[in-house]
Amino acid sequence: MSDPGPSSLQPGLSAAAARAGTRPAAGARPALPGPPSFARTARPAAPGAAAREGAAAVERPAVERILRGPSGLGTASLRLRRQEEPAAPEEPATSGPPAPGSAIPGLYHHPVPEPDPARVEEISARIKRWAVDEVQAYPPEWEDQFDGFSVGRYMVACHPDAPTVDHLMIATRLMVAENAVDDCYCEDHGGSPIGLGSRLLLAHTALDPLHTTSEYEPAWLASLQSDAPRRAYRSAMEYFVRQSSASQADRYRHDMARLHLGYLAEAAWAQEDHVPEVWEYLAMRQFNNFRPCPTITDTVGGYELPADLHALPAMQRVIALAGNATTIVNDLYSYTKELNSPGRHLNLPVVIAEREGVSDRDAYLKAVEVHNDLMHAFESEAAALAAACPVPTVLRFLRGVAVWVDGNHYWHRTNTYRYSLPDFW
Ligand SMILES: CC(C)=CCC/C(C)=C(\C)COP(=O)(O)OP(=O)(O)O
Ligand SMILES: [Mg+2]
Repeated sequence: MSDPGPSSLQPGLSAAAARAGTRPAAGARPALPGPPSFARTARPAAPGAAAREGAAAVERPAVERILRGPSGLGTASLRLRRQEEPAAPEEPATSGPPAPGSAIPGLYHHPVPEPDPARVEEISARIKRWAVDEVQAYPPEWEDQFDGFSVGRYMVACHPDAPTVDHLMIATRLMVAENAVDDCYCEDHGGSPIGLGSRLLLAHTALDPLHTTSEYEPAWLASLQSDAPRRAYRSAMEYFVRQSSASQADRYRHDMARLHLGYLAEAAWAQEDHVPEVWEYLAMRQFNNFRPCPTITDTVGGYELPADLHALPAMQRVIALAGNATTIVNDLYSYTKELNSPGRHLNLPVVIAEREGVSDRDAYLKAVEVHNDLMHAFESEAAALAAACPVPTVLRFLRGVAVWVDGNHYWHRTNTYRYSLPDFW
């Protein structure tokens, strides 16, 4: 069957591209009133600005340059690749477990430059002050685990285009808060599937506020200070909305609602000790997913992907594929950690082994292939979207998501405090 081409795959794309700036000012996006913000560097200030931005975007040399990304030593991971030029997967090691800090043999990925050590140091110090002094995110006995998580290195690797440390702190606080909820409500720091729905819903109101009567509001406000996950969500969100537009904040709330839905499906299966079919597991993991992290790449980068371009089906597919690849990376790197945790912890290799009746090794290797297929699909769909809709914010956003995917792999690979690989090679 012949390739129908990107535009026929993406209904509404050319109209949206036109709205984003390839038409004269009358059809361009109006400037929306936003919350007080600092350094939203690339947000169009006026309708005419969007039109000018779009006109520049259709110049082919600019499109080629953005798709190609920067050149020079250490910049390979910032490029948006096309499917016809994939990076070669690593050859499997001859035998024995890979050395600590190695990539999973055969895993399709792109190396990143070492994150800027000065930024890592500053973020690490600032995030600890926030966690300890502002939100009391963890008790003193968890300090080693907090340090071992290396969230500063994680976020600097994932957001190399953040204009300032303040922008990076937006992502770093949210990452700590998201993990506090996962650890304390769902997993091994006091979490349980029992009663999870109620805990998640009440915590979600720290992101998506309750609008109620004056009689009931004080009790709700007090609840937001009543445990570490809610204090962390509340504070991280306050910082985020100061820097994001209203639609970026709404995007984030929607992604977090998706995440909480995924946690609930995982918990329901855990309560019944049920192993879903592989496709069902993948559906749950599309929601219990890193998605809320790459989708703030524009806020952290100091610009905005307009809401109608974010909503395009083609963009939604690219985001979902990227989120799924990053999350299966977690399943693969955290496999031995989860095997050694109490009870049965579902991840893709475990579900494949159980449902398809294959050995643990074959299931793991099949999960690597699933990951690789997701990565290839992400990259080819992103390249098709970039070619069909060459608006600067779209191209920068797609590149930001791709760089987040690569930074996430880097962090999992190098986080030998948390993760180690099985002996399957
Ligand atoms: C940061 C964020 C939005 C996380 C949400 C989902 C999540 C916790 C993951 C995708 C990580 O998976 P998992 O719970 O298996 O984490 P570890 O393997 O324990 O690191
Ligand atoms: Mg895991």
